[in-house]
Amino acid sequence: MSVKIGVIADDFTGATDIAGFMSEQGWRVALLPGLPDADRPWTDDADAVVISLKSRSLPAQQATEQALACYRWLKRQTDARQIYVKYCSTFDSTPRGNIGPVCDALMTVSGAPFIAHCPALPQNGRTVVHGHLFVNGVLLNQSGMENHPLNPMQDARITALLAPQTARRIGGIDLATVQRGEEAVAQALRARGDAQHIIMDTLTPADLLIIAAALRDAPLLAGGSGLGGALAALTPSSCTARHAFAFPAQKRAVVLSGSCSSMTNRQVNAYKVHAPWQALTIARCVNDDEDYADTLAEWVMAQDAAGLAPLVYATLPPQELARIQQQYGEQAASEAVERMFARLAARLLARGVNTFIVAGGETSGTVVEALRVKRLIVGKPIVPGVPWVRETERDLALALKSGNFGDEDFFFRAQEYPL
Ligand SMILES: Nc1ncnc2c1ncn2[C@@H]1O[C@H](COP(=O)(O)OP(=O)(O)OP(=O)(O)O)[C@@H](O)[C@H]1O
Ligand SMILES: O=C(O)[C@@H](O)C(=O)CO
Repeated sequence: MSVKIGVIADDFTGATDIAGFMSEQGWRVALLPGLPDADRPWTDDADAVVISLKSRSLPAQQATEQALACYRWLKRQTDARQIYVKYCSTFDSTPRGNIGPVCDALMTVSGAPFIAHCPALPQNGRTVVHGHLFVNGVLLNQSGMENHPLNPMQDARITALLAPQTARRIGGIDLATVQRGEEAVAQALRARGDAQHIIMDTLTPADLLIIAAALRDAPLLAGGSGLGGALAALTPSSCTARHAFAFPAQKRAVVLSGSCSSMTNRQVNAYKVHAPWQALTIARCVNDDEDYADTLAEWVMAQDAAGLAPLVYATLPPQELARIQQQYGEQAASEAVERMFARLAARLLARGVNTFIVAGGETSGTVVEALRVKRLIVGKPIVPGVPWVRETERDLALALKSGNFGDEDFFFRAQEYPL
């Protein structure tokens, strides 16, 4: 049975995000952290296979090589009908960006005549109108994303963000056309001329369903998780078995927050009022202090296992983050923080922590790699775009939260453990 969609996600929270939306539509989704071995055979039944990379901030050539390797694996091992490039609903990419090069390379290898881009996720306030990306009604570059530690977003026009990343022509389908329905979108796609990157305006979940219907046979797609969920809503699952999701019987949980988004700052502040917490000392991270991870792990394990999970965070508001970045350099600081989270996660796993609630895509990637997570299955969502996931081989549950997802009470909500 061939897989309907093979997803190549540029970060781990993005992967669980799209897997969650598809799974909510009844699809059986397999989530693979990292590029599978070239000859690893695919023997399972799934409607979608989602591969999570950690490629969002990589130079274009490296990101493209990884995406092509995923493409080849997906085509060879799963015969996926459609390939979906999952990037962020806020179109996060570095100034030299890799979204354009990745999509161009996949168009070349697949022979797809165009790639439709649908970053919108109206369920989480991300919409696209006249090619401008909004977050909760505010232009992207005024939404707080202009302060992102790795990829500050200085423009809200998707064409302007994509143009420096591709030599191919960029076109768009406006909202009025989308809202006229599937046939109008299909007609606009046929009339696209020589444009090969097509930006889809999208305001509501109903628009996503129209776009999905018009693109149901497109071999190559790109965007956020919204379109993935809409594609799943159009076609019932063809898998007979369901994944059985369960939490560890004896939960030992920790919250690790490495996102500096405005929402994560609010979530950390709200959680600190009631839960035990430790803020990372960045100097100790930058100095690569080996003992520090042990100290932090001991502190986590000393907290009451029956209470709210202890929080370790690097999350900072924009001005403080800017000061740290000036002091140590952007890349050095973020690498040092990620390295510390990786060490801490590995030590906590060794000491019996089995439930990890993590904020931030890069941070989640680091943690998942450090835990050497193999294959994941998808459970219920905590909030839209953040499902629980479980490693099939070990008693390990993970909630990987995208920077700006969830409300202020997210870390509390996560610990209600929906069944
Ligand atoms: N105090 C800090 N000083 C310097 N860098 C930091 C600090 N705190 C976090 N970082 C770095 O900022 C980056 C945050 O990226 P991450 O992807 O984890 O969060 P995010 O971008 O908000 O989430 P998402 O990608 O899911 O939207 C990480 O590389 C992290 O290590
Ligand atoms: O699309 C989103 O907003 C998220 O899945 C994400 O990619 C955050 O890193």
